[in-house]
Amino acid sequence: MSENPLQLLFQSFGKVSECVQTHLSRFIVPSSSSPSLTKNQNPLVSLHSQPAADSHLLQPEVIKNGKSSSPTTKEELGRATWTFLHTLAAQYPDKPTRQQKKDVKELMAILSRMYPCKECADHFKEVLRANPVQVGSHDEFSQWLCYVHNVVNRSLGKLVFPCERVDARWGKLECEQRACDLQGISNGFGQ
Ligand SMILES: Cc1cc2nc3c(=O)[nH]c(=O)nc-3n(C[C@H](O)[C@H](O)[C@H](O)COP(=O)(O)OP(=O)(O)OC[C@H]3O[C@@H](n4cnc5c(N)ncnc54)[C@H](O)[C@@H]3O)c2cc1C
Repeated sequence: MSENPLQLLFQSFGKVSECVQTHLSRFIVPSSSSPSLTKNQNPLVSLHSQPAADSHLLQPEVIKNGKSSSPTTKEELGRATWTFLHTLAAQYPDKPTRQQKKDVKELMAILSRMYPCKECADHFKEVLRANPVQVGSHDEFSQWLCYVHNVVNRSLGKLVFPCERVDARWGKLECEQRACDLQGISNGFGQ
């Protein structure tokens, strides 16, 4: 008896799909060091596969069900951002140029618009409105930053930080052989 044409079509589609999967699987290597993956679960892309020709490229995170396996939390983002800002303040010069003052003001304004947590950005906008950024010197900026960080701390029910200890808590970026200096100049701000 002759076969149903639809059945033939499905069979062909099945073969093509199998073929594509086989070819794709050559490019997708299961991660040996990924404890959350069982034998039969192949990640879409492996982070830890053996070095390939393009191993100098940054490999993407392991993706499961189309989602990143480790989303960033609001707290992690906050800690990383405060670290960035307090380190920036630690390196801010005693006598900033006009451009440096302008840059810091703009950075804060941009942060209040583009910070990836909208609730935080909106709150920070209000904090900035009530406490305009002070950029006249290293001391001014680092004390201002400490103060506004404490405003955020208070709003979250956290302890406030003693701002007289801010220079002890936050130092300049440690960098061997002054490799982090801008244009080889000592304070990291091009001065
Ligand atoms: C601009 C901005 C706005 C934010 N707004 C919100 C918000 O509206 N809602 C929300 O849920 N989260 C917000 N966050 C995140 C929040 O501030 C914290 O980062 C997060 O809750 C993690 O807190 P943490 O206790 O680990 O310490 P963090 O507050 O992240 O502080 C990191 C470290 O900085 C030191 N530190 C603490 N206070 C000061 C200070 N005043 N001066 C100097 N150093 C200090 C401490 O050693 C502390 O361990 C915001 C973050 C930023 C950068």
